[in-house]
Amino acid sequence: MSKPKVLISDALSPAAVQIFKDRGIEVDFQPNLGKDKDKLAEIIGNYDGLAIRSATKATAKIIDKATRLKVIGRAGIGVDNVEIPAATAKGIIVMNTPFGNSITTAEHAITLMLALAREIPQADASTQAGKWEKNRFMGVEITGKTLGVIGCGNIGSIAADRALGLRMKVIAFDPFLSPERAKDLGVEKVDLDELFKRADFITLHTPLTEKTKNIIDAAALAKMKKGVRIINCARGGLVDEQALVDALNSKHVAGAAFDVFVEEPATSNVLFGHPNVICTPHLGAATTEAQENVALQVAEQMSDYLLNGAISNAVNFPSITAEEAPKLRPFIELAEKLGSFAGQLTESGIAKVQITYEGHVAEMKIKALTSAVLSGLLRPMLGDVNVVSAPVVAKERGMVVDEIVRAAESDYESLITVTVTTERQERSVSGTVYADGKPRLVDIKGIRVDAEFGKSMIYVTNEDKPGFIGKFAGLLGDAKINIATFHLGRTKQGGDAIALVEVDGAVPADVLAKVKALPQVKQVKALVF
Ligand SMILES: NC(=O)C1=CN([C@@H]2O[C@H](COP(=O)(O)OP(=O)(O)OC[C@H]3O[C@@H](n4cnc5c(N)ncnc54)[C@H](O)[C@@H]3O)[C@@H](O)[C@H]2O)C=CC1
Ligand SMILES: O=C(O)C(=O)COP(=O)(O)O
Repeated sequence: MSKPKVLISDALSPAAVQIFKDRGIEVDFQPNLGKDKDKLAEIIGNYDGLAIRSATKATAKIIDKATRLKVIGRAGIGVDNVEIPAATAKGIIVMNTPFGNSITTAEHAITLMLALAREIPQADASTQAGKWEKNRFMGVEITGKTLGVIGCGNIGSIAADRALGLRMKVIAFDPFLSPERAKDLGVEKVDLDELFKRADFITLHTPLTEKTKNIIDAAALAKMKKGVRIINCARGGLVDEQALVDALNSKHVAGAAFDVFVEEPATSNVLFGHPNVICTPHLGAATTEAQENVALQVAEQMSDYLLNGAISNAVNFPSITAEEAPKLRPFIELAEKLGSFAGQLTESGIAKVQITYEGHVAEMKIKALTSAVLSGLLRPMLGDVNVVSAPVVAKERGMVVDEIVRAAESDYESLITVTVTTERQERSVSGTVYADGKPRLVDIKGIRVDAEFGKSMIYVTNEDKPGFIGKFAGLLGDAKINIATFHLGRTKQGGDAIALVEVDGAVPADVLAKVKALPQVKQVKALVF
């Protein structure tokens, strides 16, 4: 296997480069490339991994050109610069580093709050201009004031903690904040209108979503206390910038400090130049400590995935630890092959897939295994599907996917059963993994077998009558097709029977047609794994 190749297209700490190299991964460090989308589109096809911050926009167009890309790693938190559905549809894992820069960003919010309270940037500019305007600047005290935190997740809760240390009263609006957590943090959970009504300072710490877009608009501003100060270190678009300018002009809002903007890079903005506005160029995460943290973490995570299949902090796939990955791998292979077996036999639309996990396997990462079943199932029909994209593709096609988890009921320590319901029939196939780590088929439509998945196989369903096996083997021999393994099973004497034969090389269509024409044969299929 050739070395995986990673492109770093944003200004990550060089610590990331070293990690990739130490792990045996080839790395191209082009810290300004992210800004040049044409160049990025031109070369992205050469890489297995893409490491970014916020300047690179991993759009559907770029992703479309990323023919061998397996993972996008965001050295930071927000992944709004990545088109996740496009990445998922192409089977690309998107991962971030959800904690590495939280403290630093919370500290930036607190810094901006204090800078607003005392007009530090304005006073600095005036003093250094030789004006000594001692009487122009009159600040407000922080102690005893109320800070309203909108979004009390990782960063919001650190900001709240720091504000409490400054002897502020902290109130928070976050629909997902439990009363217990609020109590632990020492904040008062309130609804949004109450926060607007009571806060002297408001700091935003939510992602930008349909729900949070313009969460502070003209109507919200009107509900706020006169003299409120607003800090946004989360995402541009949470605040309606023009409405804020109007409120600043009318002095309803006393000041605003913004690190993020609707359009970035923000080289012009309606907020710029207002005397009561402080701006920084998306510096929330910009400390040596945070940048080192996120760079190291993203490089480790991406290397783990590219080299061992371990997945952490993926936003579009369940996590699989480095310890779990080797144990899970043979079951992923089994799941994919069972799916593929069912998929290759299915000729009409699939309405429902039921996957039953029994025994040890029921305690593993079911979501990952189900994704593997679906990818195996869909690939024969749709081609370019993998474990990341399969669940979305299945959903788009209206397939019902049921998972059943239960204790071992069979002779096997672990058993996976895939039951596919089409418009015409229901078909079940079960498999296990033995101690040798190889996946085995153990049951097909209720008929017991014990077969490995060969590269090239012939599957026959027939009536259990004398004469079939000899004729079948004879036909293969005449066609110079060498039989590697031969498995038979039947429901009962004279009932339904199956033959599953591994052969060397592909099976020509005319040979299949001759097998099909044998009197006892009901169905015949060439399968490839
Ligand atoms: N300026 C910068 O350089 C940086 C900005 N960020 C941004 O900060 C934001 C917050 O990051 P984290 O705290 O790590 O995220 P998080 O996911 O830990 O917290 C976000 C919180 O927002 C809450 N939330 C979601 N919808 C809400 C709504 N409609 N109203 C109120 N609350 C809502 C969630 O329940 C959650 O508790 C993200 O947008 C991230 O991209 C993060 C790092 C650096
Ligand atoms: O981590 C985040 O969400 C950030 O916004 C930080 O962005 P950056 O890596 O500094 O471009």
